[in-house]
Order: sequence, then C-alpha cells, then structure tokens
Amino acid sequence: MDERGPLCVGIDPHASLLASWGLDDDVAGLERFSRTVVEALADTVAVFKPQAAFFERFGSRGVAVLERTAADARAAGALVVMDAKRGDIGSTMAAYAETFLHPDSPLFSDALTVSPYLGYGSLAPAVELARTSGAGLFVLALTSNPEGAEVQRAVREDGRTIGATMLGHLAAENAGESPMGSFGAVVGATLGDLSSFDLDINGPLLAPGIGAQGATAADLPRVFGAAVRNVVPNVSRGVLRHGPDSGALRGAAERFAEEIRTAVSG
Ligand SMILES: O=c1ccn([C@@H]2O[C@H](COP(=O)(O)O)[C@@H](O)[C@H]2O)c(=O)[nH]1
Repeated sequence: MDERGPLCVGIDPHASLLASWGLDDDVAGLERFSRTVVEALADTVAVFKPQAAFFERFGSRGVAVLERTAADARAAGALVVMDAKRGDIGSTMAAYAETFLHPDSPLFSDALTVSPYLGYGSLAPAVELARTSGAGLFVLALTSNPEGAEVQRAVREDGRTIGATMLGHLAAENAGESPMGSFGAVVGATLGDLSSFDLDINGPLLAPGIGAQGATAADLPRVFGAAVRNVVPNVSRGVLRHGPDSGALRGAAERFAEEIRTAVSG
C-alpha cells in the first residue's frame, strides 16, 4: 500500500460485464476477463479482490480459473484478498482456512474475507492459520449493504452493537503489532458517519461500496475519520465497466487511485 497506494480492485466477472466486454458467459469468457484485469493492473494496484462467487458458479473449471487468477496476481506483485466470506463452526472453519490460507493450497491468498456471525470464536482456526502463514483475514463488521444493519447494529445486553463487538475482537488480535496487524474489518464506504464506532483496530479496513454502490472516494474521510489512513478502498464494477481495453482499465484505476489519494491526504 505504501508503494502503490491503497486501491483494491475487485475481480467480479458478472454475467452482464462478460456480455459488455463481448465475452461469452462461459469458462473461456471468465478466463479471458480475469486474465485481462490482472495483466492490465497487476503492476500498479496494491490489492486485487476476486469475488469467488462469480468463479464458483462455473463449477470446478471456474474454481480452476480462480486459482490461476490468484496465483498470477500474486506472481505479478499484487496482494490477493479472496472474497469468499467463509464462516462455519470451528471444525469446518479449519477446512476453509486450509483452503485459502495454507501456503500449499492452490487457492492460497494473502487474506480471506470471513463471516463472524456464527460467533467470533468460531473463526479461531482461521486466525491461527493466518498467523502461521503470514496471511490475514477481513472480518465482516459493518457491511456496505443496507440489510446488514439488522444484524450488525443490533445491541447486546451490555449495550454494545454486534458490529462494535467485532471491531473490538479485531483490535485485540492486532494489539502490539506494528505498523499494523493482519486482522482487518470490512466496513462499507456507503455507511455515512461512523464516529459512534471505534474503528481504531490497528489493522486494515476493507471498504467496499465505492462506484456502483454509490459511495465516492471523497466520502472516505467523513465515514472513517482518523482511521482513514488504514482504509483499503475497494472498487469492482466502477473499474471493470471500462474494459476490455487495458488502457481504459488502467485509466479508470488510476482515476480512482488519484481520487483516493486526494481524499485521504486532504
Ligand atoms: O460489505 C460488503 C462486503 C463485500 N462486498 C463485495 O465487494 C464488491 C463490491 O463490488 P462493486 O461492484 O464495487 O459494488 C463485491 O464483490 C461485493 O460482494 C460488498 O460490496 N460489501
């Protein structure tokens, strides 16, 4: 992030994007789409976030494309956050962790998105393996969609919201780490003023919602306050809609990166 800026470009091969790129909605189209994004941007953006759902819908051959996409992006020097949003009881969570966080796995990624809504403690196997592998997690804390509030803003008996509780768990995981720990939170850029939450978790804040969901880079300081320095803003469709031309993809990513730089430094 220091070298390249914090922009995270999502690799979300929606059927509608494949169509607008002139590609078929099949495995060959998926492969061409993903390869084009990685080749166009892997030397400039800090982070890619492949959305596993769009690969899994093609079955095992789609997952094979996902493996190659993650490996190619990492080989080109970018970080990969696998957006698979896994979460289950601890014993099953251990298998998900092996899949995405074990360095020998074909789907190894620098970080994985996980859902804590079976209880934060159920994520323990993933926390443990991430620590061993030098990888990270992004835990869904305050998601960008309006429906998320029903769960994440629910208030516990002790008066804390569920979202704030998750942020508290992450701050504890990252305590004492410098420059920051590897246990991040997903916090939507769409959420407006979040000053009632303590976002100072000493870890990265993955912020989806810029572009297609209506948030802008200029919103970041208002949403995140002083924690804006740890934000990894994600843009997926806002960049991808400019393809398939590589120059246009690069131009779109550069514009978002510049807007983010201006917003964060201003
Ligand atoms: O709270 C969340 C968590 C994850 N996402 C994911 O991020 C991208 C956003 O795509 P855009 O095209 O930029 O809207 C997508 O993969 C979501 O599944 C999120 O939007 N909000």
